Amino acid sequence: MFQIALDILTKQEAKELLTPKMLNTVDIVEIGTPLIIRYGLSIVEQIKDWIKGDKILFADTKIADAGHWETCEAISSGANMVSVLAGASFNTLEEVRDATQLNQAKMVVDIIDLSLSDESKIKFINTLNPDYLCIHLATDVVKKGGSLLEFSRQLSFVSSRRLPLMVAGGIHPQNLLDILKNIQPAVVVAGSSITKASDPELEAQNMRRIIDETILY
Ligand SMILES: O=C([C@H](O)CO)[C@H](O)[C@H](O)COP(=O)(O)O
Repeated sequence: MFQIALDILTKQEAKELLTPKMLNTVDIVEIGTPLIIRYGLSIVEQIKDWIKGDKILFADTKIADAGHWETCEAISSGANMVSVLAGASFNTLEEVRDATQLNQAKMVVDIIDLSLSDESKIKFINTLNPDYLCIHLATDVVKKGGSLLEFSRQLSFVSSRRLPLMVAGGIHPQNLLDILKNIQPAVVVAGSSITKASDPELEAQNMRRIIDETILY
């Protein structure tokens, strides 16, 4: 699947990006953490209202604590999918799992730059059986020239993975094929490569074509 991430934008810019063509090109609309920080969870409700379709809405909440409460808040704002940090406590991860299951929503565990060298943590995450494990290179690392592919090579669990993977962080048409071939993700996330492109619809369509032609998932 293909996901657009709406991050460091204004409400108006986010709205302008969500054209019918864009919505036909992507499977999931991510309301990024920066947008939630800027406008609160009410932005999820607004986007749900604008797009008026059955798109999956992913609130990138990056929950670190208060798992049940924060998950329920995001879901009641209209999100079908929420994220929790892999670095959160076992109890928090479990609360997010229970709250998403209870509400038929999806759970993403975001490892954001955590090596997960802690075997007991990765084993525990596997037992929770989240919908996706997100291999995520932080924006601040991407800015300094970091590579998602190199990062993923340091993660021993990628080859022995048991969970569907989501990939995020600096993905653009030029590195997409390598990422697809080497990681074989279930979900590809693209934020700034689309939102900052001179023609966002065309950029998204290019990436969609590469994904569809590769069909690894
Ligand atoms: O989740 C994200 C990041 O933590 C900022 O909130 C981004 O959506 C994700 O990293 C994708 O961003 P791009 O590198 O701009 O594609």
